[in-house]
Amino acid sequence: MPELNRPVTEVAAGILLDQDGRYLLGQRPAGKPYAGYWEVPGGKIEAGETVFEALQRELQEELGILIDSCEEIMVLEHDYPHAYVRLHVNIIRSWQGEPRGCEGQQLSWQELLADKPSVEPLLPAAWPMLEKLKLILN
Ligand SMILES: Nc1nc2c([nH]c(=O)n2[C@@H]2O[C@H](COP(=O)(O)OP(=O)(O)OP(=O)(O)O)[C@@H](O)[C@H]2O)c(=O)[nH]1
Repeated sequence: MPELNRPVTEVAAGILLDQDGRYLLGQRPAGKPYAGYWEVPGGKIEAGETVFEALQRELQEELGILIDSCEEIMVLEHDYPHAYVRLHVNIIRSWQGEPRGCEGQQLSWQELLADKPSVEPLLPAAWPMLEKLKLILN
């Protein structure tokens, strides 16, 4: 629970899963909090948007793809110095187009079966998402 009066930033995170058992991480661009850290693609949910709409918009902006659907796997909260965030974590299995770093960010496909990602550091709140992903897909 956030401390009294601390605003909650609602965020949608989309784990793209391909047919070879891989998921996608992106590196946060310069100028954002935690620049250089790796994360699951996504971003803040705007007023009036559903989680699906937010993911459609964010992944189009960040990766140049159009997602067809999403499945929520967990909601998790994390207290950062710059914000208290509530992350709506979704799996995305179907999309149009080939993901590319539209904001100049690096992308990296990761093996689901690997012990840990081959890139680092990861945003602190990305770790529980990956653990949950492994749990439900095993
Ligand atoms: N996309 C994403 N955000 C995450 C993850 N983990 C995590 O703690 N966050 C936090 O959720 C928030 C997402 O905000 P963002 O900065 O990516 O959103 P945005 O693209 O809408 O930002 P903008 O307002 O600067 O354009 C950040 O505070 C970020 O630290 C993650 O795995 N993916």
